[in-house]
Amino acid sequence: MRLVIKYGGTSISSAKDIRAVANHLNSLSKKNQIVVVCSATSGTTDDLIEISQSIKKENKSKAEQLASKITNRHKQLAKQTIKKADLRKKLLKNFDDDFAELVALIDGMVLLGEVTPRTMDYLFSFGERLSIKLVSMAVNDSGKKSVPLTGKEVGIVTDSNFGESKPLIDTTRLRVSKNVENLFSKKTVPVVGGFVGADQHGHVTTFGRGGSDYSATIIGTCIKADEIWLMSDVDGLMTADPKIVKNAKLLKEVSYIEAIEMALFGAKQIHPRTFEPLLSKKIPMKIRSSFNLKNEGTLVTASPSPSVKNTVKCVSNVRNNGLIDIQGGSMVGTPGTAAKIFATLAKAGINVMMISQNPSESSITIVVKNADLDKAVSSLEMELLGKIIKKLEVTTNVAIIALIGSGMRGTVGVASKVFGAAEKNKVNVSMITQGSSELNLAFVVKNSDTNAAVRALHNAFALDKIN
Ligand SMILES: Nc1ncnc2c1ncn2[C@@H]1O[C@H](COP(=O)(O)OP(=O)(O)O)[C@@H](O)[C@H]1O
Ligand SMILES: N[C@@H](CC(=O)OP(=O)(O)O)C(=O)O
Repeated sequence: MRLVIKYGGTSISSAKDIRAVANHLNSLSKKNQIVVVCSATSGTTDDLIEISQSIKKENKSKAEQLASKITNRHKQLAKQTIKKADLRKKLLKNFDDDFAELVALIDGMVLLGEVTPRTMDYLFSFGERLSIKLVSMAVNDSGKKSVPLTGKEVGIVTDSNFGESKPLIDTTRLRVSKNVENLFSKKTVPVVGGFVGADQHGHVTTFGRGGSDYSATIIGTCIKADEIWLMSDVDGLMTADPKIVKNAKLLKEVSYIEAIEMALFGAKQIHPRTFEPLLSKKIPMKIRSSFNLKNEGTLVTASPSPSVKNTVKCVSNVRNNGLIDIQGGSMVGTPGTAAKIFATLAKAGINVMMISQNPSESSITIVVKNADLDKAVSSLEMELLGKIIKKLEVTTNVAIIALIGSGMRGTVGVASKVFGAAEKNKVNVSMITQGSSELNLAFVVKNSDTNAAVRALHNAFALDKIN
């Protein structure tokens, strides 16, 4: 079988786990052709993001402190993971070159005061640059030939939309398939850095947070994989985040469309574009735990078997958003108002996560990420306040709670059950929307009510008894 296996940061963050991953890959590669995709080790991308924030605040010593933290963590992991002395020495030498470059990059960014999306992508790519060397060397250490390749080296070519790039799929397919076939012919396992590619000028780009999942499906379609596995620290997609709901159950099968909704609404932090490449190619995906290989995990396919037909399959949540209530008398019955609001937000590069319009048309409410809130409010204020908008009311720190499941389509009483459960648990619901596909029903609560809301709905829809 031809497999793409992606390891999230949670699967490769201790020497014991990396060695287990390497041994598993070694034994799987005896009967299969495998491309491995790795994320950065847990916390590394967060640290790199903090470095960029420290540089923005001109706090060079904090940035350098964080770079040392990353350096020490990886050196420690290398020393504990790689048993053969010559391989360990080679890896540590290789790391030293990367660390020297990281420090030089920080210096350069500080000197120029340049924290642009392009320099940030280059900075963030260090996490995967380090993790692939570690994992690939561990595979070598286990006795199997392997090479580390960055997204750029394997041939992922993207547009130049730094921070949220998209692949140029035909060029990517040509380059990735050529590089991978060449390694397959040499019985060598490629360990590819996820999350990262390069534009046509060779500048490093990223797909946005969680982007390694997307890298795995892009590569999977390029090499015509039979299956793609996403490995993390949970058994698969569950009926809710198991960190919130202790009796959350594993979903054995979901459709691509349901998985997309789950990704959009925060379940398992999957990159929302992950399933796009699979929709036409219909490659099955398994979402599995690298710590529990006996469990087959969740199978994601175009059409799961009809026996799995619960009304609701998952309650997911996305915290840390802002709600903007856009009010204005002249909005009533004025065609084009919504278009002007959304054009203004689009021009500012804001991704709107939820929209609802009051039936009296006197207000439109939107939800955006907390990080986008300032930009969203200031652009609306500058362009439209006093014209079509009379007043903006902003609520920070809200969470979106979403019920997901294709069985909700045409089912009566879902919304009343949601409100009943929320009321019983004293959770105040401030906005509710349902996608026209009826695949999801989403509402907004205070951040602090997230866990209570998720548990109440999991209970109300008896998701612990899902089959
Ligand atoms: N519905 C869900 N099913 C499974 N895991 C979920 C769900 N919602 C949230 N999670 C969380 O997602 C985490 C794994 O995602 P992520 O941090 O992206 O892993 P990785 O870094 O391994 O890719 C789990 O530890 C789990 O707490
Ligand atoms: N390292 C990147 C890409 C990624 O996908 O990570 P993970 O698979 O660990 O969520 C990030 O943290 O966003």
